[in-house]
Amino acid sequence: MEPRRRFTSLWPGVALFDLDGTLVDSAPDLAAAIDDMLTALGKPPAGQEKVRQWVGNGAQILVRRALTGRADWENAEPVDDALFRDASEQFYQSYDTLNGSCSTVFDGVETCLQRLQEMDCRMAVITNKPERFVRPLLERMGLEHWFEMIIGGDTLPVKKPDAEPLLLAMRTLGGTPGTTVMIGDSRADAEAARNAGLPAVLVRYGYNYGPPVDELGAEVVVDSLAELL
Ligand SMILES: O=C(O)COP(=O)(O)O
Ligand SMILES: [Mg+2]
Repeated sequence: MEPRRRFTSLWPGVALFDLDGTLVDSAPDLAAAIDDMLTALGKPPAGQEKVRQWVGNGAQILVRRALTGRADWENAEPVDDALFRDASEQFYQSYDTLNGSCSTVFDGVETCLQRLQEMDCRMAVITNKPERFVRPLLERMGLEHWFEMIIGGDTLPVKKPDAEPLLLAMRTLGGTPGTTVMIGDSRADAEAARNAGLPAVLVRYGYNYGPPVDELGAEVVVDSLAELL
């Protein structure tokens, strides 16, 4: 395997952060909302462990994964459109209420954000979470003040792993591919960074529905964002 670049060579002018599984452990609330939805539809609850494997591609795919019981929902029996609509509505309603109530900020996050800000790094959140849930969650976690820009999964016509949300935030915050880094937890983040021509830092503690994070080709993989310092 190629030696990883030293992170010191990556000290960024712009840092783009994934939200779920990177900054915030939001799985307890997502799982509770998914289980509310499944129960309302007369199905057995999925539980937090499964939901952790299903987060990262946005709410619609999370609902499809829950309805099929599979991360690879594309290979399951197609879900009926009316059922999908009802399930989505139920999930959005429950998550609107639950969002942030049992979520926590991962260890090392505040230290990292503080240090980056001291270095005049400009920061954005680039998440696949629907935009309406993003600011309330950041506010409930006391994190909103760090970020100059938020892009949710439905802010643009495309979301991660597409490069566009990353490139838009990079340009808006005055970064270039040489001064910008993407920090995330999943294959969507690694692929989005690659598609945007940016280096990726991945955390091992997040939600990863794909191959192990160490195998996703990121420049740096860490157990805590505090390690980046
Ligand atoms: O899938 C989601 O809703 C959250 O995704 P994120 O990991 O991009 O924040
Ligand atoms: Mg994530």
